[in-house]
Amino acid sequence: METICPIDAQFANEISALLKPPPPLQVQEYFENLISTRQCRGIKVKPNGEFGKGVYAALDFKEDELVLKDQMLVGAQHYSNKIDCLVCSFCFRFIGSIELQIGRRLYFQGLGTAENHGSDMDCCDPDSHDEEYNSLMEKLKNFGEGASSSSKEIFPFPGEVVESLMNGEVVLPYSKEFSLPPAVTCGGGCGEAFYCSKSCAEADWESSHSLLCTGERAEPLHTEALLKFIQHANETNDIFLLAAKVISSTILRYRKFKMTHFEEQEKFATSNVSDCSGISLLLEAWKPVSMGHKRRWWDCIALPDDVDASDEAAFRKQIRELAFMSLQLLKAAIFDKECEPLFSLEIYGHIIGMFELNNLDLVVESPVEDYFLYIDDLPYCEKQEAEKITRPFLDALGDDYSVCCQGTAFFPLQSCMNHSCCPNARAFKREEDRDGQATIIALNPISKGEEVTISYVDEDLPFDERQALLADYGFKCKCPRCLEEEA
Ligand SMILES: C[S@@+](CC[C@H](N)C(=O)[O-])C[C@H]1O[C@@H](n2cnc3c(N)ncnc32)[C@H](O)[C@@H]1O
Repeated sequence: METICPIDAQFANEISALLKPPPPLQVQEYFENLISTRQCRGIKVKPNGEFGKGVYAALDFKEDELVLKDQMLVGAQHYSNKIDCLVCSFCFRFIGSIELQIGRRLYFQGLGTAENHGSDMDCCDPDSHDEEYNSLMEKLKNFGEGASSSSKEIFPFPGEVVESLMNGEVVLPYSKEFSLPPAVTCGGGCGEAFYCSKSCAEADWESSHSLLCTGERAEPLHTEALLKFIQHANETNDIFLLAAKVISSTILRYRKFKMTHFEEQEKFATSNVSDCSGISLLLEAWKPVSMGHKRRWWDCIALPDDVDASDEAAFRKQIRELAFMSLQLLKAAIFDKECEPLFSLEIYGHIIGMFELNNLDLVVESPVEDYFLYIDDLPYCEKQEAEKITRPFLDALGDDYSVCCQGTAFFPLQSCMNHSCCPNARAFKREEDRDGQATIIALNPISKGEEVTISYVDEDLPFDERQALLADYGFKCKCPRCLEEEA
């Protein structure tokens, strides 16, 4: 028997109002406003004529020219990637220092646990600090000299070396060339979220983290429930964490609108300011999410290869049950009576489906990779000297030295771009794009009025393979190349 979500039935009208596609004029106005706040004056969002809306060039673009830099609505680093990279939880810039990034990585690799003398150090005594520092550097050099340059062996570093990297006592050669913003901890005290600045910490707190923080500023009951929700998401699908961010940010926007509304009412001593019913405020708060293309998760998710077609119904039911389980855990943690429709399975399923259909990767290149490439490019003598220190770290990191920040995000403008197997633009991070914003570059000249398209998959693949991959996005491609190849 199928699980029934009571909120679905109780708030059927409100839910259908939230899921109704917004009228074209509202869509146009919303995106015009958004474009005016972005580095992308040369584009327009308008109906594509065939499949919903699309992005169009409002002026000519040259090859390689920047078409769009898009700020995410919500995003999250993959759980498994958190041990690889320490990034700002709001803008996804790398933070701390090169030493901290390397030290953390080695620590998590378990190399730092073999021998932990860190507590023996007297960090307050400058002389003892100098001595410790010199002896650490000596040890590092010995490591370096002991290792053949072709060796890919993983070195078990003493805990003190890893700890000294993380606490800033060891400074690696030339790392100053790659300085990173110091890590700012979350004011809520969760120890989970870190930021590149106070302003990012505040923006995240205001946008969703104040409801999702597990620190001491959260209520004990709420913290326990939240930890259960997070654990379930980490064990099953971290897309649930993004859905939680969407719901939290909608609730917080709703509360803000309500406050502003009451302030206006008081100021003008009238009740005739604007429509203030709960649903109209909720619709306003939901507006950024209402613009995203979405379907129910369990309806649009592609059938995995290892599931037989005869088991499709059971598979989709299982996915629905999983979402329901996650929703109950989230509800126990952050429920808000005034925003109850947001806790319906119908809305939860559509939010997750929005990520599934728009599946936008969040990627930020690693400065650690740049750092080792820089060392490798040094003139011979400087390189030899630097590598005495850096080589053991590089060998210990192995191929992981270049792991970038990876996650999923929803970019409101990029997600309006339709797919083409012969695209005229592509997502491409330039040297200066070192945060979580999406960057779209023209692949070839794009004329004013032309639709800007990107490829969601590797367009060099043969027709059948492209279609199979695009099935994950829930559609059959109707781009000119596919129509021609299919004929
Ligand atoms: C990321 S959205 C793109 C924006 C979308 N058209 C809208 O109205 O918001 C992806 C969806 O657009 C449609 N779409 C995009 N490119 C397409 C293509 N080449 N052929 C058919 N449908 C496409 C599909 O419905 C797909 O699930």
